[in-house]
Amino acid sequence: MSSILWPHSVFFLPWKNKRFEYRVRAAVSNEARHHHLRCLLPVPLLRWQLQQLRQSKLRPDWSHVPQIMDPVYGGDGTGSTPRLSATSGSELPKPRSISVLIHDEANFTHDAFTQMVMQWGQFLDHDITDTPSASNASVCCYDALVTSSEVHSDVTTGGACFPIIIDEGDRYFDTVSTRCMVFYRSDPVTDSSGVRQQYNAATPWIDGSQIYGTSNTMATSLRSGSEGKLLVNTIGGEDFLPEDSPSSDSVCFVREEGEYCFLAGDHRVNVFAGLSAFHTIFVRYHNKICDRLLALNHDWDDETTFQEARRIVVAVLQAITYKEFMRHILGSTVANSYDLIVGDEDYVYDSSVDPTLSNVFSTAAYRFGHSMLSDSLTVNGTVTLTSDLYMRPKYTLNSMAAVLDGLQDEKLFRTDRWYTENLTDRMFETPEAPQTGFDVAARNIQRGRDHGLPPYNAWREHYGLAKKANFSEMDQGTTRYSRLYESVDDIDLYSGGVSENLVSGGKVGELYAIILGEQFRDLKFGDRFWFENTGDASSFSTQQINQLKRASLVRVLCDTVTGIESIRKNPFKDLDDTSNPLTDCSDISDINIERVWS
Ligand code: HEM
Repeated sequence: MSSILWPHSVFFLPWKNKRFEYRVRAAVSNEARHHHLRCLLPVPLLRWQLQQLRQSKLRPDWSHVPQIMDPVYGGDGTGSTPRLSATSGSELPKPRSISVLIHDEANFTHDAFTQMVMQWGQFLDHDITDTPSASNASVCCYDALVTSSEVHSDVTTGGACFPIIIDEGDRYFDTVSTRCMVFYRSDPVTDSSGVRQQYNAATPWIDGSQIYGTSNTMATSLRSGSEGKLLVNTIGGEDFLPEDSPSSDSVCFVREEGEYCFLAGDHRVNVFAGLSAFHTIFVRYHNKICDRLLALNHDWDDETTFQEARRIVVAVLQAITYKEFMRHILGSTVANSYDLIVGDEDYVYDSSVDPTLSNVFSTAAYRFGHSMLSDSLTVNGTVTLTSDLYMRPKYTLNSMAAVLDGLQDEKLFRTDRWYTENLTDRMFETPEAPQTGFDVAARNIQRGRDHGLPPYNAWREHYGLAKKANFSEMDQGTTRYSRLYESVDDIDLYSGGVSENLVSGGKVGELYAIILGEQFRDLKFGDRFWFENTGDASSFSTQQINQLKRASLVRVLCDTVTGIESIRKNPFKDLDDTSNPLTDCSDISDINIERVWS
């Protein structure tokens, strides 16, 4: 019989048992805080200690995610009240109204690119960002919020509830009971001036935390304890992610015999079939690397093999991100201007660089990826709506190769103001509870107000870009903004940012290109464990670095997906007989572990 897993510790069904909410693990946060204190270890550190430290994912500054511009909150400005008002003092338009009017459905594509770009983007996101929500004690949605325009008492008192109210006559959420979307503010920390800030529960570096977890406890629970390998569940001779404990905070919809929620280093592993598939291939990849290392080094114990395989996998993640993904999202010109492309130049680690993620990066700019998500994937010849691919492990368990094929065959949706309704009406909706899903565009706008992000024009000015003088200067025909906002200076950053025309060869506009470029530069040059860094106790040898630079997503797919014989050379790009032909896996270059790891 079909069932839905609703672990109470994770999902609230706070209002008529209908809506749920992402919850985040306080336990991880506490453990990470603890590790932060423990990082005051005597120096010098041994190589294994360095590895342990990296394993524990210490943040350089746990206190809060830096705000590049000071937050702009309502009320007394300390953040108890989110940003609610326009410059004139009147109420800002409702995020759902902005979503419906500006981020309506239209399917433009980046013809040369595939959904693999979107999927790598989300997989990477879960390595570097995880902003916890505040826990909630009160009911967030009740009818009077909709029928009498009451305001939830939490909204002005710093409480968790900041519900998204939906106008009467909405195109989809059309009953009183569906016109309030539960939204919890991010878990606050207060800075030294008494102002509300937010924090990142993941470590910012590209260090595979979505695969290995953000704490030693988590990492241990994911390990098999033998040969350095990660736990897998072997079904019909194939390895899949292990099952999560029902008491944990991950969630998925289980409807078929044999379907179960996955356990991975990141609790969001189940949200999308393509994402679960990526988690699975990287666990398989780690275990394959263990086999290859052990074949050369018979005396290595579990710990040594695990740490070395993990180092290689993290290096592969970094190499793919900076050799392949970065130029696709920023275009070669912008990517080169921030020194983001992994190439022949020498890498120099800069200890003065703070790699902590900025608030504006995770709360707005890097969410550009939502706009690239398509409305469907073809899985085993069947066009499957994106809304059916949320939270359904069965696609990975039964058809992982087909899901990955779907990601390669489906064109990338263009980053622009248009969103598929699979994202704005039906994200995480279940057949059992229609009209109770997420509108992720509205949530991104509401999240920006929760964090007090200054509006779009203020950011343009901050980065030296010309402010939009009036609504007619907004890109993509978005004079529509004038129907909602009183002034162009009030436009929310998230919305304005995704509505910009794209930089040459990239998937973001000029404002987001700067925010992403700066952040990815800091993630690279502020990482002491960056795979190209030399001269440190934990560094790879030059020969090893040269091998690691040969890593590619296509090689990982060849090594981990059962039955692949030929594959397009660059899975991020469309099939092209001349520039991106189908190629035999045996012709795809590999890291020569055998030559340089013995
Ligand atoms: C199937 C695909 C995806 C789903 C279902 C999804 C869903 C979500 C949801 C529900 C949130 C929380 C919104 C909130 O309440 O604030 C979120 C946050 C976020 N998403 Fe996505 N997303 C997807 C793909 C992507 C992609 C492709 C990217 C970037 C390339 C991305 C970047 C982000 C970022 C940066 C955040 C904020 C994370 C944090 O700070 O915790 N997402 N996403």
